[in-house]
Amino acid sequence: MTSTIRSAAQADLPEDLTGVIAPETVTVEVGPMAHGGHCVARHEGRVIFVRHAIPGEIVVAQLTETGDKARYWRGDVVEIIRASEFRRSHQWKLADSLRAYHAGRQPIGGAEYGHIVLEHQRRLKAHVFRDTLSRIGKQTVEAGVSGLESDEPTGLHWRTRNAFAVTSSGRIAMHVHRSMTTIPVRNIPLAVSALDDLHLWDIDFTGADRVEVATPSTGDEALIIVIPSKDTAAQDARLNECMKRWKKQLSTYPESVSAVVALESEKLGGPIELTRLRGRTWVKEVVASAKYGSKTFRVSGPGFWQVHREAPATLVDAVMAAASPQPGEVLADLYAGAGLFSAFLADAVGEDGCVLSVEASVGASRDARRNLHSTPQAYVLNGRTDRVVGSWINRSEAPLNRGGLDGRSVDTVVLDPPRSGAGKAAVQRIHQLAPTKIVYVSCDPASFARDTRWLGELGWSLDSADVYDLYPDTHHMESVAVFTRAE
Ligand SMILES: C[S@@+](CC[C@H](N)C(=O)[O-])C[C@H]1O[C@@H](n2cnc3c(N)ncnc32)[C@H](O)[C@@H]1O
Repeated sequence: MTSTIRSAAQADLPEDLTGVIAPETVTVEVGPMAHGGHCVARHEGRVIFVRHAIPGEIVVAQLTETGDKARYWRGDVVEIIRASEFRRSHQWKLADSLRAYHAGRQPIGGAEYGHIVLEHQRRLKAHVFRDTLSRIGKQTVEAGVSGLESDEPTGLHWRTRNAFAVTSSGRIAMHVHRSMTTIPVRNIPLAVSALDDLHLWDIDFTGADRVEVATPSTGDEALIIVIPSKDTAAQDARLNECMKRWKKQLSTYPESVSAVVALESEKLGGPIELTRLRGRTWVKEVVASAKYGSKTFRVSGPGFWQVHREAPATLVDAVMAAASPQPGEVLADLYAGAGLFSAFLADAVGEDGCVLSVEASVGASRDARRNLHSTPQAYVLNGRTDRVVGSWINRSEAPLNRGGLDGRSVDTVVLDPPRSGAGKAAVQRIHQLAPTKIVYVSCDPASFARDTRWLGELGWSLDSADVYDLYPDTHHMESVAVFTRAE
């Protein structure tokens, strides 16, 4: 493994780079891809996490985080000495480390695989998934990664949900990786084209902390969600003045574009107050599964929805195949959001069965009640998973609307927690519920591996895990795994 250290000047970087970023570079041969989107390299016995590289390459990396006491250093590739055969020109100029550093700035985060051909991105994701699961989860699985045909070959134009920081001059921006530095953006190649059509970079969002945009896969509407900064939110007069300005600027959009101001509650699941600037406070999403039919969902404000335009149907198909729900069964859909999986599961269990749809967010639970209105066998329970499941265990004979199970037992648990995973308390509760099968949907291999280890310690074995590339050009991935109780 090669490894030398030199200054920015030696690396032929522009003069003005000195002082903007740490002046030192290292030349290293990079090793395997790790969870988080960086390759692991070593320099004089120290581990350096190098972003924008491909395993096997020799690169010059600009050090971005160093320190004698730091466990790891971090760096971005600024020059390629020996390129991988899987390298291509980066799909997004602002996220391209090579072009960014040569222009005297750092790349924005969020498309750290954009320089790798799609097929190899998937090989790397399969490696990361298997490696993380074996190191943290103590499990060996044969997981490959399947991608969507419509993403070939670029991996662009799939995001229906996008979030932006706001610069001090009010322009939409994205953050540099692990930094508060913001870089204004003008077009977003990962997003569906409806986002660029809005030309949001022309709007002055001064007074806002974040702007989120939902551009549903149907392509015929959009919802702009403006989140005021804490300062703005704390002063009524300032908030009113900002809302007036935002409303005026947004008034030129076609009627199909809605906009709201969202005031966040401090606590998880606390209500988010939505004030309408124009149009509706929600969008319509249509999920069409070739096998399980088509359903329409309402998703309010910043409520969770799978971000890839084809993710909802892909995951519904995967969850239905994994859970294999039968008429009359009782299923728990934990971390259920607006009821995506619950709706399809409810059709399958029929009126003699029951789906318990558990979600912590008040707004998402409200949407789920509307979305599941036509399937009375689906019950929406608003609360934290560990508490709701704990109540089922302690008061199993109580009626469903009083926190019990009406004397029934749960056949299958489906869970789809946020990136942080389910955690020990929820895993223990799910185990105590004693279902015959657990279907675990995850967007983070590390928290999934940790929960897998705990499930393993409680006697559950991992039967299968399928990985889906629903976030091309980024390091993220989605997995659907099935656990059954070991004999
Ligand atoms: C990854 S999303 C999955 C939503 C849904 N399955 C879907 O595919 O649309 C995770 C959901 O869990 C909710 N959530 C977060 N922490 C929770 C908790 N402790 N208990 C229940 N729900 C929680 C979030 O509000 C979010 O809606």
